[in-house]
Amino acid sequence: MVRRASSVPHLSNSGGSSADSVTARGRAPAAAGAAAGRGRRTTGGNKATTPTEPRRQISGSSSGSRMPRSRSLTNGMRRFSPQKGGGSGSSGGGTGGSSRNTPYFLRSRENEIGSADTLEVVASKSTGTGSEEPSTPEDNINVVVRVRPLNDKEKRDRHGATLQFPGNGQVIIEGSDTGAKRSHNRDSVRVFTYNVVFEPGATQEDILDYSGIKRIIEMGIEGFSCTAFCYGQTGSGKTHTLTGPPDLFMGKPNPKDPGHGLIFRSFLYLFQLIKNRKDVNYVLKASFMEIYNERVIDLLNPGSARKPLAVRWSKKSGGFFVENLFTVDCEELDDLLAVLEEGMRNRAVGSHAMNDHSSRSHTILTVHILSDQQTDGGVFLSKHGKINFVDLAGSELTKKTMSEGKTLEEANNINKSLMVLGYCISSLSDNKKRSGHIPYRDSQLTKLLADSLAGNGVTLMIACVSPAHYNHAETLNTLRYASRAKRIRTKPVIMMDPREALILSLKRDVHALQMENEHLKAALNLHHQSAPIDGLAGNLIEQQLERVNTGDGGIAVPKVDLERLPELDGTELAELVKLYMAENESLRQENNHLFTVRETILRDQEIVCRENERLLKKLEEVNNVCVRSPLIPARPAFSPTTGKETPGTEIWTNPEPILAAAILPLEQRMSENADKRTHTAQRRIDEQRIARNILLMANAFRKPQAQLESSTKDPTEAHNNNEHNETQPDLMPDMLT
Ligand SMILES: Nc1ncnc2c1ncn2[C@@H]1O[C@H](COP(=O)(O)OP(=O)(O)OP(=O)(O)O)[C@@H](O)[C@H]1O
Repeated sequence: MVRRASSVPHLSNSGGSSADSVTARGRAPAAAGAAAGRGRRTTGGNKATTPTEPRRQISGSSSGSRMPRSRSLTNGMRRFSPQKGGGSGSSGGGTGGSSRNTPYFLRSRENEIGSADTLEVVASKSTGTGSEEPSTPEDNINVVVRVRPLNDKEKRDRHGATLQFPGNGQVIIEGSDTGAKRSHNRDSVRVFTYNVVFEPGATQEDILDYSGIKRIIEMGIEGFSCTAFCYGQTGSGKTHTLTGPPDLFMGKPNPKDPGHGLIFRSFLYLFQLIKNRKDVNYVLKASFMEIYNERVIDLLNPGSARKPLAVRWSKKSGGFFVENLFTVDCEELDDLLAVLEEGMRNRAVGSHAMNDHSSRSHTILTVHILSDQQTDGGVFLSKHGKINFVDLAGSELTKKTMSEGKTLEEANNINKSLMVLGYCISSLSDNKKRSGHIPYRDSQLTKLLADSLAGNGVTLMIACVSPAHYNHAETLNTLRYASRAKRIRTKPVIMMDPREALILSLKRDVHALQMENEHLKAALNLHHQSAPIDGLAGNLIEQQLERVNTGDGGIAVPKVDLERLPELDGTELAELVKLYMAENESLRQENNHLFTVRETILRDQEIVCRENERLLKKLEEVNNVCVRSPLIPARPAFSPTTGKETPGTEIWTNPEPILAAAILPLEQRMSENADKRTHTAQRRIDEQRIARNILLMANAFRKPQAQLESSTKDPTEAHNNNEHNETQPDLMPDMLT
C-alpha cells in the first residue's frame, strides 16, 4: 500500500537555468514557506549515547552492543589530506551581504567544473600559504558497510546470523548452506574488506563519526560535488541510516532524538563548520526529489498534478540536471531541517511483507553550498559545492515481499533501475570497461548519479545489509556490489566560477613567468659581467637586455582594484582577461627570446672552449716536437748589443750527435735567445713568414690565371699546370697558421 506518492527530485551539476529557479520559486511559495518558515529552533547538539556493549558476532539479539568493533579507521577514512584551518581573520569575505548572494546562485548555475589540481595551485597562490590546500588525486570511492540488528520478526522466527566481524574493516559471510552441512562447507565462506564495517550495535552517531561523512561535508564546503548514498535490499536499514526510524517524522520531530539519521546530523555538522569560517560568506540552498517509477518528482513542490520534471543533459556542465527543480534558500539550520521534514512527508512509502515502511522511490536531497571568499590577493573566490544524500529504494525479491499490483510495479521499476546502477558500478570498477560505454542513460537514477559515481565527485557508499541467514543471497549480493564500487576511482574537482578561476590562473601564470623572467635576467647579467661577449651574440644580448630592462614591447595591464573585481561586468572581465592573456603572451615571447640568447651564449662558450682545447693540444704537440725532434728549428742569432737579428746566422742543429754535456749549453743558449728576443723581433719574423706565404699564395693564383689564358691555346699545357697546382694548396694552410 502506498501511503504517499509525491513528486519530483533533482540533482546534477548545473541544475536548470537561473530563470527556471526563479520560476520554480514563484510557482510554489507554499512549499517554500513550509520549508523555510517553520521557525523551529534546534540548537541542542544531538549527542546520542545509547549505551550498548561490544559484540563480535551477531547473535539473536542486538541489545547490549556499543561500538562497531570491526571498523577500520586506517583505510578510506584518511584518504583526504586534512583540511586547512578555519577563519584566517580576513575580513573581506563576509562583506558582500545579501545583495551578493543572489547573483552567486545565478552564477552557480553557469558553473563549470575545473580541475582540482588547477584549483590547488590557484588557491595556494591566492592564499599565499604554499601547498596546504587539500589535494585530490584520483581516489577510490569510500565504501562502508552497516549491518542492522535482527528485527523482532527475525528473532521470533529464530533466524540465524550469517555474518561475522573479524575486525580491520572485514566482514565474513558464511555459505548459504545451513545446519551441519554449513560448518563443513568452508569453501563457500567469503571475506570482504571495506573502509569501515559497522556492526549491528553501531549507533547513529557512530555513523556520523566514522563513516567518513564529515570529510564529505568538509569537501562540500570546499566546493566539491559530494554524494553519500545508501544501497541495499529492502528492509536493510537504508532509510534508518540516513534519516532515522520511520516514526521520527510522523509528528513534530524531536531534535534531540538519538534516532536521527545521518542527514540531520550532517546538517548540524555543516552549520557548525560554516559558523567557524568567519572569512567565508556562505549561501545554502536545498532541493529534495524522488525518482518514483522512473519519474522525477519534486518533494518540495509535488503539486496536485504530480507532474514529473524532465531530466536534461547540460552541455555546459557535461552532466544531467532536473529542469525546474524547486530550490529553497536555507539561511538557518531550521530551514534545512524543514526541507528534510517536508521531503520525508511527501516521499512515496509503502508496505510489504519485509518492511512496513518501505521506500517506493529513490530520494535525493541536495544541499548546495555557495561560498565566496576573499583571497590574500584581494580576488573573490566563488565556489559551488554540493552534498547529495541519496536513499535508494531497496532491491526486493517480489516472491519474498509478496508484492502485487502497484507495489509490484514499483518493485519492478526499483529493481530495474538498481540493475542499471549495478551495470554502471560493475563497468566503472573494471579498468577495461571503464573507458567504454557506461549505461547511465538507461535509468533516471544513473543519469543523476553519473557524476557521483564516475566523474568529479567525492562519494561515500553505505551498503546496508541484514545479518539474518534467510537474507543470505541478498546480503552477499550487496557485499559484492559494495566491493565492486570500492574499486571505482574518481577524480574530484572543485566547482568554481570559471571566470574567476581563469583570472586566478592567469595571474598565477603571470607570476610564474615573471619569476622565470627574473631568473633569466639574473643569469644573463651574470654572464654579461663576467665575460663580455663580442660579436653578433653580444649585440643580441645587449638588445634583449635592453628590451627586458626597459619593458619595451611588454603589455601594460591596468591596475585593478581587486576588491571590486566581482562588481565588474562581463565585458570588463573579458577585457581584463584579454589583457592578462596578452601580458602572458608577451612575457612568454620575452622569455623565449631570453632563452634563445642564453642558448647562443652557451653555444659560443662551447666553441671557444673547444678552440682553446684544440690550441692547447697543439701547443703541447709543438712542445713535444721541439723536445723530441732531432732537428731543432733554426733560430736566428741576435746581436747581444743591438738585439737585432744577424742575417745568415740561422743554423740547423741536430742534437743527436752532440754529446750529452753539450746539450745543456745549447738549451741554455736557446732559452737565452728566446728571452732576448724582443716582441718586435718576433713580430718581424712573423711578418716575414706571412709575407712569404702571401707571395706563395699570390703566385699560386697568378699561375692558374696565366694557365687559364694559355689553356685556350694549348689544352695539354693547361692540364699539366693543373696537375702542378693541385700540390700548391698543401703548402698554404700549414704556413698560414
Ligand atoms: N541499525 C538499525 N537499528 C535499529 N533498527 C533498524 C536499524 N536499521 C534498520 N532498522 C529498522 O528496520 C526497519 C527497516 O529499515 P529501513 O526502512 O530503514 O530499511 P530500508 O533499507 O530503507 O528499506 P526499503 O528499501 O524497503 O525502504 C525499520 O523499522 C528500521 O527502523
